Amino acid sequence: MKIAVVGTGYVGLVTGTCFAETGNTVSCIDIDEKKVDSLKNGKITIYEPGLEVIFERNLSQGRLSFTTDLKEGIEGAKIIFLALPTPPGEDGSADLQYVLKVAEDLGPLLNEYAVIVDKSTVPVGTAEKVKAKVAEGAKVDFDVVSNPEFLREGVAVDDFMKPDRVVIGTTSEKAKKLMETLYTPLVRQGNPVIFMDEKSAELTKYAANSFLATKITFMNEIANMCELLGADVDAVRKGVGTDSRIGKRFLFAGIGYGGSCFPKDVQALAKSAEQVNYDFRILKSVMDVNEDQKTKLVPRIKEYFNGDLTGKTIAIWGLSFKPYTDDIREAPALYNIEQLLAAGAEVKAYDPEAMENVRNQIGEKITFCDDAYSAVNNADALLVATEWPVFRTPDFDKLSTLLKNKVIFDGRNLYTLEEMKELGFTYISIGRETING
Ligand SMILES: NC(=O)C1=CN([C@@H]2O[C@H](COP(=O)(O)OP(=O)(O)OC[C@H]3O[C@@H](n4cnc5c(N)ncnc54)[C@H](O)[C@@H]3O)[C@@H](O)[C@H]2O)C=CC1
Ligand SMILES: O=C(O)[C@H]1O[C@H](OP(=O)(O)OP(=O)(O)OC[C@H]2O[C@@H](n3ccc(=O)[nH]c3=O)[C@H](O)[C@@H]2O)[C@H](O)[C@@H](O)[C@@H]1O
Repeated sequence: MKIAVVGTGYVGLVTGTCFAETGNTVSCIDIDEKKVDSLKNGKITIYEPGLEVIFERNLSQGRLSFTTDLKEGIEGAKIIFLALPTPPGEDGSADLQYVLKVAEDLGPLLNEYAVIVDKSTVPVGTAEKVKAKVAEGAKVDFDVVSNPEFLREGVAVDDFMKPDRVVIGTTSEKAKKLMETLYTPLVRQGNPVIFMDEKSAELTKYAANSFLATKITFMNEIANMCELLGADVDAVRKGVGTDSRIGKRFLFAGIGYGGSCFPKDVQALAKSAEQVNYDFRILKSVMDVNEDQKTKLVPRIKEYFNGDLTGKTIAIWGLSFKPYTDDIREAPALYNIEQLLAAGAEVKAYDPEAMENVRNQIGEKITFCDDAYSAVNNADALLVATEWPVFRTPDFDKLSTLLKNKVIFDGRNLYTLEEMKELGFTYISIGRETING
């Protein structure tokens, strides 16, 4: 089947590439000429494990193409995905300008029936708005479907190709059939395609992200209690996570959730609630707690240095909001950097993939190092902000020699308390006993 994907950012590129991999002819459209040029020339624009190989295969075999021309891109497409940004507007609600602009442009360009799919995360009622916009210029029949995306960065290909479920919001039988055909190769494992109405599908996406953010935040609060009560959050996590009603995943305490989605989606759902005069109290607490959690180690660092960080050098391991991505949107590391610099410290950082993005955002305010050990060389302390595998089993002898003080502030609980005690480090982590080396 011929499909089109409008917006070739993270979700658009994964969607287009994966649907090409399942035998469809996919045309991806983006207004960013530089991006389109790069993709046309076989140069992938995001770091996502496993994506490059299928991107190259489908590009070279002619199933995947890129253009800046919407008319050319949607020509003959039975399904048109909108994978456009929905960033927070000034008041925190999702900004629909990109989605509605493309909807408006699409109307007059349709010359046969097509299904237009909201793949972006959009508030309840957006399918209706998109339908109205397309209808302004359309001369042919069309349907608008909500099909939210649940992929995680870093494991996006697997999440897309073997989804736990596919949610499709539509009341049109014709659209349902086409969507079912498209997704059949991806749900062979018996995972369900769940059909529902458009509004419920739209809300499902916000409910899923907000629930996961709440789950993490709940554990972060338990971690804070553990510190006050002398309990160990890792033990508590195992204890509660083995209850199948709770589940083991997304229970890891740390320095808060970040990324391009949880922060913005929790905020957007809270805003949607406000708009219908509903006081969604849990979400307000989740946002509040996460705000504090992101930088909760900075006061501990200050305390260690008797309240004065002037002239101290802090090494940071990990800049991306989580491992296996170069995405730094709302990354806790950046908030820590900001506070450390404000307190007069210098920062030396290393990240396997995200340094270029950080450099583009904050310039040379910090020192970027070639590897993990150069970052700690002559630093006064180490702060671990992202759990990249390369940080999991460092050479602790080397660390002891390179660091001026044997002290680690660990925002991701990478090391065991036993090894830290044995090695004589001062070790401050999340929701666990402080080890005084
Ligand atoms: N990044 C992620 O992991 C996930 C994101 N989502 C949702 O998917 C949507 C897209 O997110 P990302 O892919 O991360 O965004 P992104 O910002 O990486 O990509 C959006 C792309 O749309 C393009 N664009 C903007 N206006 C356009 C227009 N008029 N015509 C054609 N292209 C245009 C931009 O140039 C950009 O390449 C958002 O609603 C997001 O919440 C959902 C699940 C996962
Ligand atoms: O809508 C989206 O964009 C996506 O948002 C998240 O995916 P993603 O942002 O890629 O990353 P996650 O793996 O969910 O991690 C988000 C944040 O939570 C943190 N986290 C995650 C899990 C955990 O146990 N503890 C924890 O602090 C991570 O470090 C990270 O900062 C969701 O998991 C996806 O299902 C969804 O499609």
